[in-house]
Amino acid sequence: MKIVIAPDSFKESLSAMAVATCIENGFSQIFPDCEFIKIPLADGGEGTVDVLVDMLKGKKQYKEVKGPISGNVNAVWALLNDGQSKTALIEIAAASGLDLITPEQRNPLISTSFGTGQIILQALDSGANKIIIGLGGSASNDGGAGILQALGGQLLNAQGNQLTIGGAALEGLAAIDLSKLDKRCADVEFIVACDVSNPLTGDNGASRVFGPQKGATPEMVELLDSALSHFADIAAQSTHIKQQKSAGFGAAGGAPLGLSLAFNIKIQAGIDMVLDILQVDDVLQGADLVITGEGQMDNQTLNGKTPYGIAKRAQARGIPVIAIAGSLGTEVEGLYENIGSIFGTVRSAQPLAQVLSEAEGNLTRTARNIAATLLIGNEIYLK
Ligand SMILES: Nc1ncnc2c1ncn2[C@@H]1O[C@H](COP(=O)(O)OP(=O)(O)O)[C@@H](O)[C@H]1O
Ligand SMILES: O=C(O)[C@H](O)COP(=O)(O)O
Repeated sequence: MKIVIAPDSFKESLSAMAVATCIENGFSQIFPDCEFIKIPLADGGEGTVDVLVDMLKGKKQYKEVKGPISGNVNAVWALLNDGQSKTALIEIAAASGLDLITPEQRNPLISTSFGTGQIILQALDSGANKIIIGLGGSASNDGGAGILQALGGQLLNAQGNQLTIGGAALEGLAAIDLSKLDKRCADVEFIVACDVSNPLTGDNGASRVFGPQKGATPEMVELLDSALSHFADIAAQSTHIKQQKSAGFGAAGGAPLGLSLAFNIKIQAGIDMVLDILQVDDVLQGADLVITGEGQMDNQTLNGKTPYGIAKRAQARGIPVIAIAGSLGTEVEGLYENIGSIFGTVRSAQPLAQVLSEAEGNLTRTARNIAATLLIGNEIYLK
C-alpha cells in the first residue's frame, strides 16, 4: 500500500514536516509495511519558503527588517539558482506574519507589511529579476500599503504628507505618487502566490473574513473594509483598474493591491504553484491513499488552502483523501465533497496553549486510530 502524506503546517504548533512525521509514526504502528511518502506542503502562507527551497536549489537569506507592529524581525527569504533568471522566493509571513507577534499585540489598524517591502528591496539589491511572493499568514490588513511605501511609493493625505503605517490610516488617503518608486520594479517578473481566492473587500473580503483572527473587533472590521475600499478607489484613478472583486486580492490583508501598483503582477493560487513545483502529480501516481491536514480546518479551507488543493489533485486521479486537522472549525462539512473523512485531534476541552503543547501526541494518536479503523473496516468487510 502506498500512502502519500501531504499536509500543511499546523500554525502555532508544528511545521509541515513535523505534521507529516507524526502521521507516519501513527500509521506505521498499524501498517508497518506500508510505503509512506511524505511531502510537506504550503499554500503561500507561512512555511512556503521552507517547503520549496531545497526542490528549487535555493539558498536561504536573512534580513533584519521592520516587524508587523514594532521592533525588528530577522526574516528569511531565498535566492534560487534557476539558470538565466535570478529568482527570489519571499513569503509575507516571514516579515509581517501573525506568528511574529503575541495575541495581545494583534492590531490590524496599525500592523504593517512594510518589512516585506524591505525584503523585496534586498532581493532587488541581490540582482533578482524574478520575484515569487507567497501571501498568507499575515498580521497586516493594509492592502500592501507598507510594501509600497518601503519601495518608495508615496501614499499622501490631503495635506500632501505620507500616511502613517497600518490599515486604518488608508481612510485618509488622498493621492498616490509613484514618481519615487524604485525604478527596478518596472523590470521584474512578479508572481504572487495567494493562499486564498477571496476578493479585496465585501462580505468575503480580507477584513471581514481574516480581520478577526488578526485582532479586529466588529467595528475595526468595518473600518478596515471601508479603508481598503477607499485605497482601491484611489488606486483605480492611477491604474484605471478596479481590483476590489479580483480573486486573490483578499490574501494577506489585501497585499496584492499595493503590489499591483509597484509591479506588473501575475496572481496564482499558492497551493497549485507549490504542488506543481514539487511535482506532486507524479508522486500521486499509484498512490492508494492521500492524508492531508492543517492546524484548523473550517470554511476558510475551501477558499484555496492546502488540504483543498491537494484533495482536488487526488480526486482527479480517483485517490481517496483523509484529512487530520489540529482542530475543526465552522462548516467543515462543506469539504466532504472533496475529502472523504475529516478528523480533529484535540483530546478534551482545554485552553489553546495546552492543546498546542500536546500537538505531537494528539496527532500521532489520531493517525494511529484512523489506521486502526481502516484495518478493522477491512476485517469486517472480508468476513
Ligand atoms: N495542534 C493543534 N491542535 C489544535 N488546534 C491547532 C493546532 N495547531 C494549530 N491549531 C489551531 O489552528 C489555527 C489555524 O491554523 P492553520 O490552519 O494551520 O493556519 P491558517 O490560518 O494558515 O489556515 C491556529 O491558530 C490554532 O488555533
Ligand atoms: O494573511 C491572510 O490574511 C490570509 O491570506 C489568510 O490568512 P491565513 O492563512 O493566516 O488564514
